Amino acid sequence: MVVLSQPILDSLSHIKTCKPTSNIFTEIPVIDLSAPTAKTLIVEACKEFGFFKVINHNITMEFLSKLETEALTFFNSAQQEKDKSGPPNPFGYGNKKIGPNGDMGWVEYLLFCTNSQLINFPGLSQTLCGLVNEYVSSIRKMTCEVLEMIAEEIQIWPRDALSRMIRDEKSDSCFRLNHYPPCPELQALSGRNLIGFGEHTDPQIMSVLRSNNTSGLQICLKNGTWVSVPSDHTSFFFNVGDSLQVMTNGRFRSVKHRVLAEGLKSRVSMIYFGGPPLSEKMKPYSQVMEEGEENLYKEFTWCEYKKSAYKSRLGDNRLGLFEKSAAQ
Ligand SMILES: C=C1C[C@]23C[C@@]1(O)CC[C@H]2[C@@]12CC[C@H](O)[C@@](C)(C(=O)O1)[C@H]2[C@@H]3C(=O)O
Ligand SMILES: O=C(O)CCC(=O)C(=O)O
Ligand SMILES: [Fe+2]
Repeated sequence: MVVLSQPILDSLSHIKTCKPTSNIFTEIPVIDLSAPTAKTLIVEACKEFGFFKVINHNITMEFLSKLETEALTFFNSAQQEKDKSGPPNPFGYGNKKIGPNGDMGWVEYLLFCTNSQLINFPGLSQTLCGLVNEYVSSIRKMTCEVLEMIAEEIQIWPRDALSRMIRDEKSDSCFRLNHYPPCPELQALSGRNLIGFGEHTDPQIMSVLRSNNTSGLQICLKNGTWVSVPSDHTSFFFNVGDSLQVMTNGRFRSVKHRVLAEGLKSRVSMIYFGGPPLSEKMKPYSQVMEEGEENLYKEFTWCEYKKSAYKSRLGDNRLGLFEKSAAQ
């Protein structure tokens, strides 16, 4: 039997667990960005899963490894050093506490605001900050390309109708580095999985995730089944956020996802959340609507949505409050 020390027990007691599942997401849509079929496949994936994997993206492994190594240098430093970059407000270094409303996970992270120039925090090396800046610029560019393919395919015009929101210098986007330390003790004891990052949808337009070769990410399919996404450190995983669900009047699915902690390996992930400017109206594009089709949502700005999101718990149905059917 594994005997757990009191400090470990204390640090785990506020974190949720879940039943293990053995379902692997084998049908994951894989998009080769250079293929002529890419835009059609992306749109199909956004409708069916709200999730797809991108290959052939022109971002070198050398660069990705550099950022990962520099992130690990930060996460492996002494707790008191890391705490100099926290607590998150919401930006900065956070440990186990996710957001302002009591959510906890087996994760530590750095959350950055990416409007125009990235803002550095005390305690962060210039090297890490420089790499994050460079990474965000490349990922923003790739995200714009994908959003332009989507616009073409679903015939939203102009072609940059979606991409301009994240290219805008007022775009309210952010970037997150997550580190999930291994947790061998708990797995052996309970046979359940420890939650690294609890289930949620991302509020923005599109999120782009890259991780090392440690699994843990799961998505929820339309039928409510949780499936594990096999890790692939050479590729990017895109997920549709709430804003894009609204802008397509529910045609695209803002996918629920979560991360489970691993027993023996640490997971490092980096996620870019492409969001609109605060003043942007979140409403369906008229071009996607069929004749006579009703807007499923009330009209609201990203600023209103974000304020409401930050009052919610991670797993809440944040868009529910903005559905036409919801009470005033
Ligand atoms: C519990 C929370 C954390 C979060 C803000 C929120 O109140 C609800 C949304 C959460 C989320 C999920 C996706 C991203 O990781 C994130 C940065 C975001 O924009 O919305 C987080 C927020 C956070 O960690 O501050
Ligand atoms: O760390 C991951 O792999 C995903 C985390 C996530 O979903 C988030 O930060 O919103
Ligand atoms: Fe997420």
